[in-house]
Amino acid sequence: MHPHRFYTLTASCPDRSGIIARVAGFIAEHRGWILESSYHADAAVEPVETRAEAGRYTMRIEIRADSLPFHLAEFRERFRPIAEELGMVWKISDSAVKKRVVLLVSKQEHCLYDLLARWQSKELDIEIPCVISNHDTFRGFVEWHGIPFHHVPVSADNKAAAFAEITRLFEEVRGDTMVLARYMQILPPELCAAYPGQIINIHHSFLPSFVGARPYHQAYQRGVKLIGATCHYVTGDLDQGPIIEQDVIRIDHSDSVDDMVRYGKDIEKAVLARGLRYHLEDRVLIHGNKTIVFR
Ligand SMILES: Nc1nc2c(c(=O)[nH]1)N[C@@H](CN(C=O)c1ccc(C(=O)N[C@@H](CCC(=O)O)C(=O)O)cc1)CN2
Repeated sequence: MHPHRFYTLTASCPDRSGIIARVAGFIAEHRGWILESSYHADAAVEPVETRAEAGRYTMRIEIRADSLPFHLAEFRERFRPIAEELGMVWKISDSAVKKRVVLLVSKQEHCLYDLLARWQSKELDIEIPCVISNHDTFRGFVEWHGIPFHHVPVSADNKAAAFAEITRLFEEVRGDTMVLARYMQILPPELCAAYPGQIINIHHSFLPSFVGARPYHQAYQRGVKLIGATCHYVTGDLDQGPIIEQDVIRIDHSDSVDDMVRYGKDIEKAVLARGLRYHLEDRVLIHGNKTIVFR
């Protein structure tokens, strides 16, 4: 992370020659100072004449804010014609504006505790406007951190009302990102559709293996030699959303399910923290059901 305040431009467009020249030329024309830039072209697609046939070209550029003669709003106005010319889907964010991250948790403490510790130490430079849980277990711990805690019980006959309340709370606190920190309720499709690319889950398996509930029990029954964790965006298809980050750890025949759960917690915490940071730094671009992560 740079000491300077910077803007992050992320964009994707139909691939063609001259994209970088056009974008970097615009920045240079205004004496902008590029701190970091990353680019990715879809698998080699023959040069084509029409946009419809082209692969996607993806970029991420960090620009030192004080090197430009205008602020973000004017950057957007001046850049828009270039983006339209290139058929870009794009956004630009300001490193000085902290993301507002709402945490959701059920009964497992480890990911919640880990994220709160990283927040409290300022390793994660974010706002946590509230924590929401379907259990009251962690109220004291969360409120000790000076963070509002909302207990929203979920049962088979109140799901619609419960998730309407979660949506209301997320809007009320102007949330940017929702993190399911071992939150063990399946979000309704309409909630997932309302916030594409804004809800992150940590699944306690190396997806696509062992989707759904109790993946360590599934892994034990299968006799795997590696277990893992997957940080992914949440969609209406359970544990099928675009993968952001993964990791694995070796196990063997002598390990019980409890051993797997214990080893797995360390992996889950690390994978969620890395995946969340990539997301917060606008390093993750979703492309279909996959991601490009400019690490
Ligand atoms: N719409 C989505 N919701 C959630 C996703 C997702 O990908 N899409 N990921 C899960 C997390 N998860 C595993 O990581 C998971 C959580 C819960 C269940 C489940 O079967 N839950 C039961 C209730 C269990 C209980 O009450 O303890 C249920 O919701 O009926 C499976 C997988 C988070 N949500």
